Amino acid sequence: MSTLTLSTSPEQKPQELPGEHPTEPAVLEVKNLTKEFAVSKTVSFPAVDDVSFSLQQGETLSVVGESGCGKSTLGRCIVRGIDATSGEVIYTPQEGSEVDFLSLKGRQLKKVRKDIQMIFQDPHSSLDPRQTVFDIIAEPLKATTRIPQAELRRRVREIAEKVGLDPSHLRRYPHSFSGGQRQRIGIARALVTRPSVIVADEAVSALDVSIQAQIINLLRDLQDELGVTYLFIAHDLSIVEYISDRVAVMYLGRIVELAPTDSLFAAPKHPYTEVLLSAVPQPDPEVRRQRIVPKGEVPSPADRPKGCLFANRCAYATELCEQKAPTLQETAPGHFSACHYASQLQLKGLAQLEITGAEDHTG
Ligand SMILES: Nc1ncnc2c1ncn2[C@@H]1O[C@H](COP(=O)(O)OP(=O)(O)OP(=O)(O)O)[C@@H](O)[C@H]1O
Repeated sequence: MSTLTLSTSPEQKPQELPGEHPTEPAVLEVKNLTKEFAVSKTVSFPAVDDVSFSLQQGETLSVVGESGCGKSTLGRCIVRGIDATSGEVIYTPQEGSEVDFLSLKGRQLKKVRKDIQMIFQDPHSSLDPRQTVFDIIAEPLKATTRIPQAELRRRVREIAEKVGLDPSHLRRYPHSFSGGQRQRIGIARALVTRPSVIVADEAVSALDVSIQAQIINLLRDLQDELGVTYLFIAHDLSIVEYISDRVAVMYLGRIVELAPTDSLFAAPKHPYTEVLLSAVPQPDPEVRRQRIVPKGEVPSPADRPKGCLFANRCAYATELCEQKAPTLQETAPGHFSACHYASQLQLKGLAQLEITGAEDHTG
């Protein structure tokens, strides 16, 4: 089945938690996170499968991958919107010592919860239509801290202004706002507790393209001003290239590649990333991108292959790939790939895929 036969398996390095500067303290370390969902009474599958990575203070790490690969489940587990099956989320506050957020209870949980917040995709369904904008934004602050009313009003007005909402908007209800304005409300709500980490789950996917740019720029400005760290879950790689310091690529619940953005877009080290890059829409009509269409089907979640999860679709797979699951290994500084042949393959980056009149390369 392979188009490339390589006789030796690459040298295996000891595994370390993928981070850009592993020697610096991370604000969040996700360790061996797994979330299983039941398919039937007796069978379950890992929607998130042993995922580990670290987030450095002030960076934007994007998580990409096709629908169903587990991006949202990962984000929801990290903020404790749902319970992970196993694993840890180690949070290091600016002052104080590190804690496993997933094992906290009671007052300690409340205290840390305000530091790790989420922005949701759909500003229609994520905002309670019966609450005023003021109450929507104030709610996380009221839930996590005891705060006098005057101070609460001041904090809500302050954050509303930062996200571009008018003070008069605070008395109104979400239905009277456009999609972009509603997302500003969602962002204010996530930021009102002054969190260190924001998980933004498809935060701009539901918006018009022109509004997307405004919201993305707002998120960047807020990051510059507040030093907040983003875990940005997205499927649009053009936006991801623009906003991210690093990118993690997920396939069937696992991270298959994690790298600095430039490195990932210029020189991917996993065949699945090459496939994703080839599908990025091409704005220039003069240039035709070489689209790579992987063969075969995505394996059923309940019947996962024992080797590399991408092997049945990969143009470069060998016997080894079918037999042995590759682990995430560092192949260049800060560039991790879970491919047995990451160091040998010369995969195409975005620029090399932009070739006029090139033939499809389908393996
Ligand atoms: N509550 C649930 N119960 C059972 N299976 C679920 C549940 N939530 C998600 N899944 C399954 O887990 C897998 C991962 O879903 P998830 O929504 O995390 O993927 P995603 O990458 O975020 O996709 P999308 O971009 O479409 O939201 C999918 O197979 C999905 O069907």
